[in-house]
Amino acid sequence: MRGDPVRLYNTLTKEMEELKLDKTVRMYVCGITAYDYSHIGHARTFVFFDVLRRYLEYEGHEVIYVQNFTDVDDKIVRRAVNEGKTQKEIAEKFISEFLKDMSALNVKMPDYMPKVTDHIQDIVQAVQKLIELGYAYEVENEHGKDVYFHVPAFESYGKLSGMSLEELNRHRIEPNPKKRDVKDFALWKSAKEDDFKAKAVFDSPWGYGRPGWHIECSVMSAKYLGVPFDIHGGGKDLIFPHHENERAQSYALFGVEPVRYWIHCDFVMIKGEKMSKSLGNIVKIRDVLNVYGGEVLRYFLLTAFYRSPLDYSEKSLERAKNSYNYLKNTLINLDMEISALKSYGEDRKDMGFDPSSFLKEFESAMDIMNTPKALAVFHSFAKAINKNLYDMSLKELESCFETFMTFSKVLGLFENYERIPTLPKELIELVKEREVARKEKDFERADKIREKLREKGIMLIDTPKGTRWLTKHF
Ligand SMILES: Nc1ncnc2c1ncn2[C@@H]1O[C@H](COP(=O)(O)OP(=O)(O)OP(=O)(O)O)[C@@H](O)[C@H]1O
Ligand SMILES: [Zn+2]
Repeated sequence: MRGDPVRLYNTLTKEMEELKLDKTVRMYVCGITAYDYSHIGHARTFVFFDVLRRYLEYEGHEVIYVQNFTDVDDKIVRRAVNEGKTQKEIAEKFISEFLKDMSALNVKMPDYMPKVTDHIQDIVQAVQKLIELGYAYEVENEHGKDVYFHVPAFESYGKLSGMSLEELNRHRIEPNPKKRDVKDFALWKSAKEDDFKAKAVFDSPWGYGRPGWHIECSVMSAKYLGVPFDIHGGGKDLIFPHHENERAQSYALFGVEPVRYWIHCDFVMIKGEKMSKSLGNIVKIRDVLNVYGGEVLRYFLLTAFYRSPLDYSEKSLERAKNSYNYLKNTLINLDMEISALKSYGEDRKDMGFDPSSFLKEFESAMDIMNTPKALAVFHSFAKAINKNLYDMSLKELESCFETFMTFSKVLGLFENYERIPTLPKELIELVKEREVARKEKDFERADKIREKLREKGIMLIDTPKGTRWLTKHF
């Protein structure tokens, strides 16, 4: 593996830890509940883990990345019933919208994106096993049977969230007098009228019903990654109860600490509050994409350290846009200079510019996933490129380009960048002819040549150092 190991804060041990990883890294990140368009809070979490994945790959690891879809749950059922649709119709629509958003944000597709409804049998078996092992029990009600996980049966419950027994007892999420302990949570819920209406019911040894939220992640992470696996991620709102419960279930099922590193990302905030559907203060990814495009939004999401909140405002997005554009213009200037030198068959002497010190600084920022620091290094690098653009040799310019693209690839920026082509001899002759025409103030001839090249998709740019060009897609 290349370079120093990544060091991240592990929510389980409450310490910064050096990640001890084999070549293959197994990573699971909790995905969306598919009942609405996703907002930029969701985007932050998924962009962050995408960058972590990319950096681990850059370091030479192979990452197996699993991200689930919660495609059956209370909120999905409620929306389906309100709209006279099925749970499947609602979930499928918002899954497909989510995938469009992720693609616009350059988020690489996870290797597996399992849905709950495709794993009902696996879930039923896990719930049965938890009952057999004495960690879970059935409760009869007027609809059939529910199954609960009995929290006091799992000794180290509370370790992940660091909550005391007293705090945990106050958090009674599902009040039910038939529960043996207030902390017990549902593994299987018997079907109610709305579930039938939304076709969100599945047959099981406990009658028709559907899984509770937490069990899906225990089951699907184990199925695709095995237990234990390396990294489990999500937004920090998932630490309790979701991840606490998931850890309890998985530990109970497999008898080992199921996850080595629990990594959590802080929130996107808006006017001092968490951006969240329930608070009604969301900004949809879609709406920002329409105005700024995916890469500017992605850039914005990387401007804060992942363990700090990120404040959303129009102003901060504008700032991100300007910084992003500075990098983009640098990339274009650099590439223009390379293609010009190559096309003219010119070169310059090495001036002694070496991007490796920037690369080192970038890596040391990324070793703790300090993306704002990495962006700052990227900017200093861009500034140095602009300063030395007309003095660097072709070899130096090309090595800058390579380093620029390395940073971009890790951060997931400039993904669709197309190189500026070198021009064939006959076009270079035309460019030179135009330069002569301009010198002789034959502007008509100069404009004709410009037009001729424009028809070929080549836009000429006059710089103090001579003519350069861009291709049409800019
Ligand atoms: N404001 C936010 N900032 C960062 N991450 C967030 C934010 N809101 C949600 N997430 C994360 O996005 C992922 C998907 O969340 P999920 O679909 O469960 O959200 P939700 O509960 O439906 O939405 P909301 O939190 O808006 O009510 C989770 O990992 C969650 O922690
Ligand atoms: Zn989960």
